[in-house]
Amino acid sequence: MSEKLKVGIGGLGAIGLTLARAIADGTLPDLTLGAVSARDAEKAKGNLAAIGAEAPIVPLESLAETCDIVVECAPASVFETIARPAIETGRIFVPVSIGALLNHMDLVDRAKDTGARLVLPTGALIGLDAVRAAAEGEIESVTLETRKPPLGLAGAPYLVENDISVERLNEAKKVFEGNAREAAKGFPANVNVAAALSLAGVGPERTSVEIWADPDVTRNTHTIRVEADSARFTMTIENIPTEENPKTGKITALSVIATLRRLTAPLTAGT
Ligand SMILES: NC(=O)C1=CN([C@@H]2O[C@H](COP(=O)(O)OP(=O)(O)OC[C@H]3O[C@@H](n4cnc5c(N)ncnc54)[C@H](OP(=O)(O)O)[C@@H]3O)[C@@H](O)[C@H]2O)C=CC1
Ligand SMILES: O=C([O-])CC(=O)C(=O)O
Repeated sequence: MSEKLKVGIGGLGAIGLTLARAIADGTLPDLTLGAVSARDAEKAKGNLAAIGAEAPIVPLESLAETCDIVVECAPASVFETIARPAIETGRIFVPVSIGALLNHMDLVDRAKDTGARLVLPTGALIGLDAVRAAAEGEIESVTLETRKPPLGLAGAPYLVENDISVERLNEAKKVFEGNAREAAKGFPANVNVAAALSLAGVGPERTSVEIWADPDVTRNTHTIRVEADSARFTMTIENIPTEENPKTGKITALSVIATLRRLTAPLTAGT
């Protein structure tokens, strides 16, 4: 049997801790936990013990030293600290703060030289297999409509800068319309899905995004609409929030687990 690949997890919150549990309990039998990072090392120690996992707790920038796969599950503000060493060391890098990746696309060029690979999970979104397939032909338009409970959007830089209130809404309010690059900048903790969609399809400038603060939804709801020369499709996902971080849908960690499984699986389904 070949040796298990070591996974380093940067950020042990809603996504990272679920992934650590899946590795520790044998859900991903070809992988082992190599190292983890968190802001609060004592809390991380307790969390690892609670899920029966053992791994050194190291600074974010050290994950790539010992791990074959580095998974970024931390706030966008520390994205580069995790990403750059992983790319420079030629690792497989799996980011979830994909909005932040849009500001560091030079990493993709570096990966060509170092042999690193950036593998982006579908995360909280849907249908990136179909978008990738359509992008092999001609795509005319890609649109993402995101609806979130108003409190999930409160404090986003775009709302603060433009003095847009999402308090006490009685009906849905469109708070943003623009492209994926502008959306990722204005809503760094909210629309990683827009960035992922753009990288699977026609890029951040050509991907249109609408964000709605909607008091009638309890789930983060994303609809993608694609017009291409091969197909027209519309898909919607309604995400159940995690208990740990209501901004993050439960399916996100499962998407990361599925992404890691396919790295070593003898059979994979989907594009
Ligand atoms: N691609 C997608 O579809 C989605 C992406 N996301 C993105 O994924 C990322 C993680 O989300 P989520 O798991 O919900 O976040 P959480 O807030 O639940 O967890 C973040 C983790 O990062 C750790 N952390 C924070 N700062 C540092 C630091 N300076 N050094 C080391 N660790 C640090 C925290 O440590 P501590 O516990 O000690 O505070 C915590 O463990 C976010 O950027 C989010 O926007 C979320 C949903 C969907
Ligand atoms: O896009 C994001 O960053 C998070 C999100 O909307 C979700 O989990 O549904």
